[in-house]
Amino acid sequence: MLPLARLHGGHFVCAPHVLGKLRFSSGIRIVKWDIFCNVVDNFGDIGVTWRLARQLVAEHGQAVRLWVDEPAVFAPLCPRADPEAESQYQQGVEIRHWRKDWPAVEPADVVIEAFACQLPEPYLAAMAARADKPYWLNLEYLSAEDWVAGCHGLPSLQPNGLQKAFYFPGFVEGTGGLLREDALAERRQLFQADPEARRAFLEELGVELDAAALLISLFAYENAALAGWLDALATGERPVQLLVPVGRVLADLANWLGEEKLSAGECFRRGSLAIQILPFVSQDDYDRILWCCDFNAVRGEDSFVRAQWAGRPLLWHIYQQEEGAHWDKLEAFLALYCRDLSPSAAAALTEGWRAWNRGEGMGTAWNALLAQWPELVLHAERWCREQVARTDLAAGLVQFCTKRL
Ligand SMILES: Cc1cn([C@H]2C[C@H](O)[C@@H](COP(=O)(O)OP(=O)(O)O[C@H]3O[C@@H](C)[C@H](O)[C@@H](O)[C@H]3O)O2)c(=O)[nH]c1=O
Repeated sequence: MLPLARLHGGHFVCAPHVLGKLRFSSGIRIVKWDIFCNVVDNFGDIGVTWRLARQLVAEHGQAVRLWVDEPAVFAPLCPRADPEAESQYQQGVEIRHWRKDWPAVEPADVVIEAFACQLPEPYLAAMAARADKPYWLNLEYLSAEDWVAGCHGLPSLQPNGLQKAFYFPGFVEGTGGLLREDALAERRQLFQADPEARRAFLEELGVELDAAALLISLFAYENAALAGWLDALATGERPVQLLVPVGRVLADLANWLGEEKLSAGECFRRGSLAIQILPFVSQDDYDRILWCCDFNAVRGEDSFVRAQWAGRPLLWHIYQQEEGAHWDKLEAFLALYCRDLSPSAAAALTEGWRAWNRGEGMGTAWNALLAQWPELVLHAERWCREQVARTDLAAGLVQFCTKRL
């Protein structure tokens, strides 16, 4: 892909031949964005910022630099990336290694600190010194809690005289929406309506589909509830094919299988359950895995949203916070998601998610979920449609900033 913007003497310049090819949202001018990502752990921080950055470039014609302090964590999400590079273009986004030793760069028009990461002091000073002040935002974590809409967009005056606003993703009116690429729902539906595309994609991953089996993907943290769930799957009537990308849940899976270590490509069978370990794939291929499956166990933030865009029933392993703060988040989402479900389906789903996050009782909970299956399937598509009708996060963010610049 062509670089959409190059850094030239500290300034972004967009090559005219490239600009001509871009489809701009009407009335939106090109601005320069710096997005800062401090990888706290796992893949969510860079997963969200990388997705946002490439969408700002591809769909809104913005010039984006993404500063990431651990490029090695970025590389698995974007297999073409060079984890050693100080600076590189990927899909039109300039990826910069954010080192402690900060280079003198001109701040962009819009500066996003993701998840309240601390911007470098010299960069803050340069922001304050700019004649037209940059627009500064903190992109917050996703939550369905009620207070989010009240806090979304609130400005806060900073000690250096700059204004910072808080941008909250969310599921309801008054929040900043969810990351969703243009025509994602249509692309997903076309893929799901094409059994040959599904078969061919899975075959590329080395997966041979069992047409009679329920296909499930599993992306989770360490989870004591896994063994109970696997027991239920292995002894269930319906065959199940479980795809597990390499990651933190593998140790629990190995334990249950009685294996020392697991690696991508390995396959196992226990009763009705066939298990296959998958490699960690690019974000776009991971989407396709979710689209292929009948049920997706996901975690954190970004995969949780992507499973909703798959339009299939899901199971969320929430990122655990100190003092159990994540339980409020989990319950808030469940209340919203279950609003239009029958009481019995809502109870089964709620108990399944609670059991998974509590670390016990997943076998019984799974059988209760299966009893509500047809309704849960219909609901997942309906929920997805409802969310697709809302402005996506990148578009909302561009509108939010252009009003102020
Ligand atoms: C399994 C898989 C995932 N992915 C991507 C999808 C997502 O962008 C990313 C995973 O990110 P998440 O789903 O958010 O889960 P996560 O657990 O990796 O990330 C986070 O959760 C946040 C809530 C925390 O605050 C973060 O600090 C972080 O822990 O990895 C691939 O690209 N390929 C794969 O094969």
